Amino acid sequence: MKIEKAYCIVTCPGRNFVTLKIVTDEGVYGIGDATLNGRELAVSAYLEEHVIPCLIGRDPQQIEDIWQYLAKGAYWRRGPVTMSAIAAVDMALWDIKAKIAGLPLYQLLGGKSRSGVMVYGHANGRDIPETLDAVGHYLELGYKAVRAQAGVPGLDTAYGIARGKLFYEPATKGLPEEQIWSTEKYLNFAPKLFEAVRVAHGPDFHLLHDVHHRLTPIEAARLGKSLEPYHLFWMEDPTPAENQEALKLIRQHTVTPIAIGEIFNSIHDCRELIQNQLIDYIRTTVVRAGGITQLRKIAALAELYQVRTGSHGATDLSPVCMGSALHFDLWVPNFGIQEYMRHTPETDEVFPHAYTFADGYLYPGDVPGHGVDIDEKLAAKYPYERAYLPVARLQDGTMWSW
Ligand SMILES: O=C(O)[C@@H](O)[C@@H](O)[C@H](O)[C@H](O)CO
Ligand SMILES: [Mg+2]
Repeated sequence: MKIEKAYCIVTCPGRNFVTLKIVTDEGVYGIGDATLNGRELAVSAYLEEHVIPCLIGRDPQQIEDIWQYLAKGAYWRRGPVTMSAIAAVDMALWDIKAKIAGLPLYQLLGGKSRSGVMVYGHANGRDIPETLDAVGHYLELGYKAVRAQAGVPGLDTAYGIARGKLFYEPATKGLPEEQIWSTEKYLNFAPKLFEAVRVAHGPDFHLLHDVHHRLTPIEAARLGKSLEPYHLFWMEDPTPAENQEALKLIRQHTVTPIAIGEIFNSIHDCRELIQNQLIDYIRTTVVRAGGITQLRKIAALAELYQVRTGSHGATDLSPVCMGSALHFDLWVPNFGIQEYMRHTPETDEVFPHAYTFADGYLYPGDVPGHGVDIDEKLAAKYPYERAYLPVARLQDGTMWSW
């Protein structure tokens, strides 16, 4: 069997997605997600210009060798563009291998370790009452875990606040939106939010929160400590994770569990945090971290240190990534939780998929492969539209981490 052709499909059914399709000489094909939010065309160009020509004629079943070839062969290692491109190839090849075997992908990985994949939804509101309603809505839908984010009094915008009820989308068309941030206002407000959530909805569900890289180490320590009474499942990205030493300081002060890694793209980014037990959950996901092939090495490393997985699953990770992640989640022994931000109906139509939601769990389905396809004719009706994530500044104009 040989790879006969491969190409990228760029589509914007409400937001941009880049999908790689690999077709074999025997007619079996696989697809992979290559979406990098706000930098989409860099990955499609990397694939079209530099990767696809090297794939033609190769045996699609040699997944590990192709991974090593692309990761080591470029000489220029790592980075979000490179690793998203490699991930797309890897996802498509696992899809092909599972289709040839006639098995759902999780069976090739080692079979089921659980009956379903626990997911968390995003409850957002402009203020505390709206956020409480949103948490209640998710609990009514059967969710066992909910992430809560609310607008901070005195700030016009805050990370994680939805424009629609179930479909939070941070990227906007045109140039990047500029948002204003105040750590002082946020730190005073956050404990009030979580107290209100626990008073209104009780202790019997997992509660999560994303700090989105906004704090300094000592501020993060203060936040973690102040949230301890509300028993968070995790506090995510408390500080920018380039400075991994910072986590030691945070750990000295708080037992609020920590999740990091949605922007990591290699096992080397995760290694120190895992080996030093500075995090509790590793957030790497299939498209960002080089595909299933590298993600399972990251998970195996994490397993040694009782660090569990909590894969990123925002709307910029396409249904193709979500489908692949769910097979991984169903198998991986040290599974923690899976983020699940629902895609819009337009996106779901472009990407028909076998996964289903019921009572707080996602199920990848049992069709051969990862169970997600792309309707190319429909995709062609939604041409690419430039869009960016916002940027953040402090009130005096200083650039900050968004
Ligand atoms: O935890 C999350 O879901 C977020 O951090 C994401 O919404 C993130 O901002 C986007 O995926 C960026 O593309
Ligand atoms: Mg996040």
